[in-house]
Amino acid sequence: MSRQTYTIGVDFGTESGRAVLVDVRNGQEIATAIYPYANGVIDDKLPGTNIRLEPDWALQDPNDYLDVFKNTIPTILKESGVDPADVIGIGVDFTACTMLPTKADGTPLCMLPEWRNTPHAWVKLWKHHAAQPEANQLNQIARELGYSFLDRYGGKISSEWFFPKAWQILNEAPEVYAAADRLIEATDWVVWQLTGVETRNECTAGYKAMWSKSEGFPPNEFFKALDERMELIVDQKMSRTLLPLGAKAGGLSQQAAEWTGLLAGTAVAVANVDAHVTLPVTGNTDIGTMVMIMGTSTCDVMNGEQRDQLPIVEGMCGVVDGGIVPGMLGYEAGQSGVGDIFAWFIEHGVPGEYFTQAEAEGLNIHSLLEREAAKLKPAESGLLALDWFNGNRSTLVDVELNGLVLGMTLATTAPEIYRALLEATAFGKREIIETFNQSGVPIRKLIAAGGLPEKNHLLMQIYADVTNYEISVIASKQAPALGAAMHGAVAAGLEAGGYADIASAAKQMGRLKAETFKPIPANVEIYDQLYAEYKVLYNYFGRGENDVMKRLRMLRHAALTA
Ligand SMILES: Nc1ncnc2c1ncn2[C@@H]1O[C@H](COP(=O)(O)OP(=O)(O)O)[C@@H](O)[C@H]1O
Ligand SMILES: O=C(CO)[C@H](O)[C@H](O)COP(=O)(O)O
Repeated sequence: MSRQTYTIGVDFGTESGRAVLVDVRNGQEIATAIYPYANGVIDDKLPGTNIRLEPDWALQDPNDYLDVFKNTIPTILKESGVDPADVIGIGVDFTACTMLPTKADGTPLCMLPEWRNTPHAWVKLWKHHAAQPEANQLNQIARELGYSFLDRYGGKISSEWFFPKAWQILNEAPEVYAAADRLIEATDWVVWQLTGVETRNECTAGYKAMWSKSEGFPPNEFFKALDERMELIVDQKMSRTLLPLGAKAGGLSQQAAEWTGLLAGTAVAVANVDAHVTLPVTGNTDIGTMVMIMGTSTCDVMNGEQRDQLPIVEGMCGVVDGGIVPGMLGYEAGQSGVGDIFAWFIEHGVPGEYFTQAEAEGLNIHSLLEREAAKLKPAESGLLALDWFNGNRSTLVDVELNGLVLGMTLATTAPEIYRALLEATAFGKREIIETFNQSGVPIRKLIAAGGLPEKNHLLMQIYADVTNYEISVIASKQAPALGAAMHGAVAAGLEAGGYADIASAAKQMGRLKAETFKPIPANVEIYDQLYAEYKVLYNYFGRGENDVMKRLRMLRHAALTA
């Protein structure tokens, strides 16, 4: 009888890291541990100082990532009683683009005393939105010089991606840029910490750093056109050697073995991204299935067939050959704010009486608002909202757009606004789906994953009604971590008891829940009308007809910096 083997996945989210230990045969999750980052999202002051960050900044502390390994992996090994010798592989996934400057040996600049008080020396989290001027300039120069790579990103590079962030470091802290021997995605950095060897993955290079399998990075002349000092950024601070997803990055180093309790030499998979790693957890890697990873934000990922001419989908985050599964075209789109919008409303917009009621009933505040909002019919509140509280990623690629709630009266209630916000994110999703469908990349199936489908069934029903798709849900509560674990089993390979490729791992280890959310025809009809109104607002405020949101931002910035 063959040996029973296990694999570990570690998912680095926005607020915490989660590790899961999984049975390689069937994907059963044996043990899970969560470690909230001590310094969380740093958007106010640098830790332990009075150094204030400017608006739109979002940093993290790389030491928190190491603490995730040191705390979660020993916990899941202990809880499960699994022999570390039976753990054949480990994979990680991360938010992206989350990037940092390091020395040549991988030491993050912010860990060195001389750089500790310099904001640009820290990790820039995916939702660091302060590099918009650099993104605007990059897009303009690329367009003027006729670079076609913009097409692979739906026409625009977002300020959330790698080069605008790197350029912001150079512009505002040239001394940090000069001291950085390496600029690297955090997902590659944590794999480096596990193996002791720097490797880089094709997924983040493709979606976040303008790389493609056929063309590589844009040429050095392009970077020179942005800023002479950036001409050699790829050769000097990055790497042109990129590894495909599922490949082995290396074996676990002695030091990482000591941190985790695993055996030195355990296979470590090439780094991956939280959204992309989740697709195989659906149980297959079929073309045309869009997987929505719904949490703080939502990422949408989908495999498509190979084509001679890459399709252009407005505002997609990218199309990358092998970006999700080797051999297929991988598409990514997304919404920068989803769960975060509901959290903001609860924190800043819900009267105390609802909290008192929730406490009296032993409910969490979301569940109380969900229950009350579910009593309303579509359109009954008279409200319509724009879901741009954290900017718009797809399809407008503009972090300078803001949220809006229209139609409020003196009779408007908190559950009504809560429902309007849930609906707004569903309309944003429909906009993405329609854009793909109209661009010759049809979406045949919708599957949801992440924290939200578990937490809020009203939200999922609204998504089904607004999009008119039946929505299935991934069975795992820790889908990205399970996806990372699957990649760990592929990195270990067949001979070690793992899998030859991610498609075979998906078949054995991934699955969906039996329950689905089916569109309710009467609701679909009303939401069609509301969506038509949403589109009016979308185009009016989002496509330059009325730039009031941008003018307000400029006035705010001036007021804050006066
Ligand atoms: N019942 C709920 N309904 C809607 N949103 C919720 C609910 N509970 C938590 N949230 C939101 O879900 C988000 C967290 O999602 P989750 O998938 O757990 O984390 P992450 O995105 O960091 O991986 C938070 O923004 C939170 O406000
Ligand atoms: O853009 C991403 C992936 O491509 C980010 O990782 C994502 O938006 C952040 O994820 P989460 O909402 O789960 O924290």
